[in-house]
Amino acid sequence: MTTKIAIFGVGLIGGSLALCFKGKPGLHVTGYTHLPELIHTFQERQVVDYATLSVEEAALDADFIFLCVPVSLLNTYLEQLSRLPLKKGCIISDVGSTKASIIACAEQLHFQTDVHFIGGHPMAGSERSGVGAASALLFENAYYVLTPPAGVPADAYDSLATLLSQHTRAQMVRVEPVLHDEIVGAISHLPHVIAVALVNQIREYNEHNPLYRMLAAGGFRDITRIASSDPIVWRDILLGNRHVVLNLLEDWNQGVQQFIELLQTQDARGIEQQFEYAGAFRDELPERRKGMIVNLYDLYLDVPDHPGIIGKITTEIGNRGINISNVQIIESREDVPGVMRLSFRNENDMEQAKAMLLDSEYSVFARV
Ligand SMILES: NC(=O)c1ccc[n+]([C@@H]2O[C@H](COP(=O)([O-])OP(=O)(O)OC[C@H]3O[C@@H](n4cnc5c(N)ncnc54)[C@H](O)[C@@H]3O)[C@@H](O)[C@H]2O)c1
Ligand SMILES: O=C(O)C(=O)C[C@]1(C(=O)O)C=C[C@@H](O)C=C1
Repeated sequence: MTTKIAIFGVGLIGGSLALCFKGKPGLHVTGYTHLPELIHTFQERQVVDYATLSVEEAALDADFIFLCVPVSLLNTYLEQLSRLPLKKGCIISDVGSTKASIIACAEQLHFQTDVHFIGGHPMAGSERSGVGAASALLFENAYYVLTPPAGVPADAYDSLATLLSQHTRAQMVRVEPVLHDEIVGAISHLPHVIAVALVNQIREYNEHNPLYRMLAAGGFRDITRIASSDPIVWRDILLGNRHVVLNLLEDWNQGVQQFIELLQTQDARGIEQQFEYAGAFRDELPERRKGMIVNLYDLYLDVPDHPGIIGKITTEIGNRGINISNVQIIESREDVPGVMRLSFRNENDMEQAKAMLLDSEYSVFARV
């Protein structure tokens, strides 16, 4: 029997979900888009099995429907779906970065008997957007929040959680919607506001002197990557969670004020302490690819800046039958050697790769 999955909004997150499901035995993925020009792109990228401009065609036959559109559109699509004669047992979910509003909406709606909505939010993403940025690996080892409204039966929750954990390889975690918005406001929405405000501050200085942009190095890049995120997606998230974000910005102002006072009073020990507290907390953060599910074993190596070097190293390791689970370049500056992180699923693979690389005179160190 085929499980039919419909994805509404095949962009970064919808496209990544589609790629997690597509091609798996017993699964069929339909993509809905409101833009005729995207049908061709989906086919070209082979991201879905079938693409349609019709809500009904995508939804009526689906066992699972994922709403992956900007958050201001979620309620409208959910209302539209609640009026359709969906298949018995159909589970609707979403991927929106805010949860309180969509859950409140779902609790007001009357779905057909045995059709359920369960909120969802994968805690993984990117500053890039659109189907071109989608990846089947995006959610691997990330947390995936599920927020079921009151009254959702356990078997509906379980079947969504099983489908998602099996195919995305993310770890499901159940969180109350209001608490979700408070926490995600702090660890995701506030940082996006700060990154954008910081970049805009420097952008204005740069208008008077282009040396600002020229000299901006690793520190500025590290803290501002997310300032390049999609304006429409983030407009919606911030407006949707504005009460939470406004409170957080007040706390942020207090933190800024504290630094102003430390500098005004030349409180050297106070400044040191701020870095000590922050460093201790940050160093305890779980590394994204070293989540709770599988332990990853990482090798770090300095890579010289010449074309094809990444392909050369990974091919050499692959030719020895050693599996690499992730590759990341930790960029420092554009014109100097970077650091390459190679992740392995077990110690044996890591040790074999390390021995091989040391033989090839690369500078390598390991972290487990
Ligand atoms: N970007 C992230 O890092 C991230 C992470 C987790 C969750 N999310 C959430 O995922 C959702 C999608 O974000 P994204 O980053 O994939 O954005 P995206 O811009 O890459 O994708 C959005 C998709 O929605 C479609 N869309 C826009 N208007 C539409 C309409 N009127 N009808 C139908 N489709 C429409 C677009 O064509 C696009 O395919 C948002 O709700 C966002 O809050 C984003
Ligand atoms: O890594 C990024 O670029 C992200 O912005 C991902 C991120 C986050 O802030 O952590 C962004 C929005 C989400 O809803 C979940 C994850």
